[in-house]
Amino acid sequence: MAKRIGIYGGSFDPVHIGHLWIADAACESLSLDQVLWIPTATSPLKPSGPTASDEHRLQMLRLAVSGNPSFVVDDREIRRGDVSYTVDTIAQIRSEQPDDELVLIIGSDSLASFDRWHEPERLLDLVDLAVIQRGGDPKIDFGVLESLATPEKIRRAEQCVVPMPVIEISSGELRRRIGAGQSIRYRVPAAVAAMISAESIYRS
Ligand SMILES: Nc1ncnc2c1ncn2[C@@H]1O[C@H](COP(=O)(O)OP(=O)(O)OP(=O)(O)O)[C@@H](O)[C@H]1O
Ligand SMILES: O=C(O)c1ccc[n+]([C@@H]2O[C@H](COP(=O)([O-])O)[C@@H](O)[C@H]2O)c1
Repeated sequence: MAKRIGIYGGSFDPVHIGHLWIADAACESLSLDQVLWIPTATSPLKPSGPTASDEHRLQMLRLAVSGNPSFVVDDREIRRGDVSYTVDTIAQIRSEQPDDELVLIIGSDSLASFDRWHEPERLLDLVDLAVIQRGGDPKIDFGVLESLATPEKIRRAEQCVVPMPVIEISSGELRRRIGAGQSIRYRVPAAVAAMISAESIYRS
């Protein structure tokens, strides 16, 4: 039977509870059967690349999602290496799972830069968008899609907004805290915090 699959990409450097909350909220509000978590090799708009190694980011992600059968880690971008263009990833998944519905989960900040993504028109032909609306942020502006997608596609995206509270947490802030010797307890799953400490990730 056809499944409804959410696709959630990011550097996850490291994965934090904001990411987990977003994926859980998307699962619930979009009635997803599964969320595929896809860590980037190098995110196209963050060319300096991640801080932790690919292997560490993958392991942290696997620890974070373990125990949730709806969350699946997909390491294809890391295996592919180089710059991780979402259109390449989605085209691959689409050809492997032609009958499934694919929904790409992105933050409203990512939507704002969507016209700078690689082949955005082709990407929007292959996938529906679900945008995270953070409480307190201005209403999402879908205007950036007007020259890239059909009115029907934009209408579908407008119907797939995932409302979220503001979660003042980012991977960058966590890296800074670790570097400064501060605690990251309660901001990442306990198993992830234990791994960061045991392997001295983000210390130098
Ligand atoms: N606290 C948050 N609230 C809403 N969206 C978030 C939050 N943290 C991350 N995201 C979204 O999750 C996706 C993946 O994020 P990413 O792994 O790049 O993490 P990040 O915490 O934003 O990283 P960094 O601080 O290193 O830039 C992006 O679309 C980003 O907008
Ligand atoms: O394909 C692109 O051109 C593109 C441009 C910017 C971001 N993305 C994807 O969006 C996700 C979040 O990106 P970022 O920059 O917030 O880590 C991640 O999966 C990136 O590969 C993709």
